[in-house]
Amino acid sequence: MATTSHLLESLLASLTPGRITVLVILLTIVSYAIDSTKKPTYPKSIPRVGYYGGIRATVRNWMNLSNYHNWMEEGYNKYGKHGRSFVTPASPSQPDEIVVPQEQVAWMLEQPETVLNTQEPHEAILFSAYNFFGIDDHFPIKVMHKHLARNLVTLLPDIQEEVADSIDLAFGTDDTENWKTLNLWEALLVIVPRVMNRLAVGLPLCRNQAFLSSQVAFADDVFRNCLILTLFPTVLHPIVGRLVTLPNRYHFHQGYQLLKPIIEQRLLDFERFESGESSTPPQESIITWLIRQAKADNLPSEQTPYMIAQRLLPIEFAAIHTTVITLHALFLDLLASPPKENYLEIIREETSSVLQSEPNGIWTKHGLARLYRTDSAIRESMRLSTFSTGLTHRKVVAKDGITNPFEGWHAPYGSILMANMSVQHDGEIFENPQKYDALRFSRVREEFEARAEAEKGDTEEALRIKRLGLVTTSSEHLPFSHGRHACPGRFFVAHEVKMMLAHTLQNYDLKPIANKPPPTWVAHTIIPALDVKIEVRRRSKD
Ligand code: HEM
Repeated sequence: MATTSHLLESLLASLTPGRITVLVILLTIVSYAIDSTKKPTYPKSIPRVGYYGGIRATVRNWMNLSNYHNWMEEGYNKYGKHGRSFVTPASPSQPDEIVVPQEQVAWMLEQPETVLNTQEPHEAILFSAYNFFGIDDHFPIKVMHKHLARNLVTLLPDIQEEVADSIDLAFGTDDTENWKTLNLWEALLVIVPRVMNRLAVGLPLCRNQAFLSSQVAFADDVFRNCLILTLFPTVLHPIVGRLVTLPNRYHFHQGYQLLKPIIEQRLLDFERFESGESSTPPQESIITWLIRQAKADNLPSEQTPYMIAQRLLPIEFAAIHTTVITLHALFLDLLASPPKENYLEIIREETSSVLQSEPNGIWTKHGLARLYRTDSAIRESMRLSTFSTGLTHRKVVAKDGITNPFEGWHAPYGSILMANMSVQHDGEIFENPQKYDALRFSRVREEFEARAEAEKGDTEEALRIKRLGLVTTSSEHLPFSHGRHACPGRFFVAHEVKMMLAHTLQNYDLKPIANKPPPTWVAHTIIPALDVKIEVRRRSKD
């Protein structure tokens, strides 16, 4: 006994801070080495960008975190453009990615989920096991695909009201004389979460600042944790993952206190309506759709306030920052365009003339669909200023892997395949690809629409032109991804962003800016220029 305690004492005494540091570094290296051996091995025949092989390559990749988007462009120009896949490096704990060329995107996205899976890479990228408390997001995703587009039309007046109210709050209404300087990112964080939550939870909670702050803080937690966890080897994830997601739990519970009575009321509304006690159907919102689907699928576990609140988390996460980043880039693209292009005035004119013809000044689906120029301005910004180099990841889950029928290579179980957004910058597809040409897509549509009916025909051209709209995804228009998992929120995004531009431009003047401040790239994703300020002035109604 005395010998054991003696040994322990001398062991503890030998643990100097320097030795502990060396031990931690060694353990980390060994853990990374173990992770690396678990990565799927790709055939040598697939070319690579970035650095490969051993610790030195890993360090060089880390030192080049701001260079990944250039590697993706390089890979696209060298290989993707010529019908070849290439490999791009990932962190030591994650599989490298096979980036397939544009002509193989349809093949990739058509594979059954039992061969190329969507959910697993999403969960791996987002570290859902920790960030979202380990519950899978299959059910809320199904609900969004099934209920959002079909219920959107009836919610348009609500969305319009919330857009107007939140923009007026963020930009101010009192002063029509002086310019007001605003931090664009912060202003959008006032607008977007409110509008999104009008859809998710309805009034009055969508205007409760404490609730909105908890949702935004949760989304920020997820982003930060993803970055941290990517830097740690898998073996440490169970410890680090639990520690770094403590703020997630705190922010979820903060929001839940406010959300719980609303969900309880909605459940009660369902009961009363179904029993005939009330003739008023429950107010439409994402909460309502979650309950409706849970009832249709006979899933009692999905009908508790706690579970419903948890189900909202991945939806809010998918919706808020994606839209804020997209709007941030859109405002900057528009404001930094040469004033002679007159884009703001063109969108102002189009939105006000169409709105005047809408019944009672309320946007309808048909009115919004007629905003060709506004639609084009948004799509063009998403083409040029995409916030990621690749948003369409699929994991090989077939036990025997998958063989690429075009190039012949075989990817084993666990491989990651993805599409390359660099196609959106290809000069052979988009003339002058680095220019923000707000009317790029509407020019062709308007020219086609102006033709006599007989000239339009049912040609391939007619089909191609129909596909130029913002929500029509393709292997050349990938910001919402493509195929059966393409973002179900895009119909809502298209409507809300058009309404936002309409309300802003009809009620505010915006000062042009000299240059568009570039974002910072971290691996495949941007961090927008968060400090950018814009100047706005309320338009006088006289
Ligand atoms: C500009 C804003 C947005 C962008 C750029 C965007 C983009 C995307 C992308 C790239 C995907 C991945 C699809 C894939 O892996 O193939 C996705 C998925 C998804 N998005 Fe969005 N999104 C936006 C806004 C929204 C909004 C507002 C909602 C909800 C109201 C939403 C709900 C979803 C859901 C539920 C999925 C999962 C779909 C699935 O796995 O089947 N998104 N989104």
